[in-house]
Amino acid sequence: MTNKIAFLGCGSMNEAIMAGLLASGVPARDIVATVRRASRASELAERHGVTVIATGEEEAANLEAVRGAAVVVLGVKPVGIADLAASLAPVLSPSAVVVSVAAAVSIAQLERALPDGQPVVRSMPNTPARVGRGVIAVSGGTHASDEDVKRTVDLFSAVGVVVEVPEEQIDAVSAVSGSGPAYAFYLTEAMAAAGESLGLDRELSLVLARETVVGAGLMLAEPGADPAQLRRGVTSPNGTTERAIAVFDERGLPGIIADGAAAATARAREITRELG
Ligand SMILES: NC(=O)C1=CN([C@@H]2O[C@H](COP(=O)(O)OP(=O)(O)OC[C@H]3O[C@@H](n4cnc5c(N)ncnc54)[C@H](O)[C@@H]3O)[C@@H](O)[C@H]2O)C=CC1
Ligand SMILES: O=C(O)[C@@H]1CCC=N1
Repeated sequence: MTNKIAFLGCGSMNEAIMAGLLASGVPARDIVATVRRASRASELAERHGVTVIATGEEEAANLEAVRGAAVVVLGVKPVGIADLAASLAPVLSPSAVVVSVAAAVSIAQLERALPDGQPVVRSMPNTPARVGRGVIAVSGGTHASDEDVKRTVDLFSAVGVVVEVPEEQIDAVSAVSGSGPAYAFYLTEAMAAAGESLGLDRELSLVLARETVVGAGLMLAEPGADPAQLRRGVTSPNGTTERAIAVFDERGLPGIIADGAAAATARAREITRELG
């Protein structure tokens, strides 16, 4: 069995996974990636030392990348992913596992586009995969054997924590961990802006906010970490943090976050319907 992994579409998400795999020791010679633009191809090849082929508007480059690959990771936007999958039929090995990282694209939609019997694994990763701290949910398709799912889990384990979930849960996973890094960055931006509004200069506020979120994240990474307990460790009775949290609660911040996550899930369902 070949070890070749083809990343079709290497933007934010697939680049993060690819970088995480390389950092974990997967040899660059086992990886080939494709992107639309030649400038992006050279940038990626230079940064990661892997083969990157620019497709332009032609799918021939994708066929070249997929030939002989054991795993094909589809990392393009949901619109167009089925056409891309369908175009691979002439070269796709029947045993190759097609892994999709796309939000909202169902296993059924992928299987319809691919040759009959092709093993498919639908996944929902997140960009901290780049630093080996991703969390990746996977669901096996109709023709994915336990071995195919295991191969995907083993691959993704090199870039983070892998959980297996039923496909019906993937949209919710996407709303929590797929989009989640953006929520954490958004909170960081808001903390920095709060510092500015309290009179700190912009650069200092950004350093304070960024390093605080990084530090808090590292504490959460400790074994057995419980966010509620860690929060209580900062919150002195009748102290300053307690006042801040009281305002967040009064204004309904947890509900706002739940509403945002629900909107993300609803959007995923809408995209699935739009894709047909
Ligand atoms: N960005 C994120 O944090 C996450 C993204 N995803 C999913 O990952 C997928 C990609 O998202 P991003 O990386 O954010 O998008 P992106 O726009 O950064 O990357 C897409 C890449 O695909 C390339 N591309 C488009 N059509 C192509 C084709 N036919 N052949 C070869 N390359 C092609 C583009 O040139 C681009 O480099 C989406 O389906 C998204 O739902 C999933 C979880 C998290
Ligand atoms: O925003 C999106 O649609 C993708 C899926 C999860 C994160 N990024």
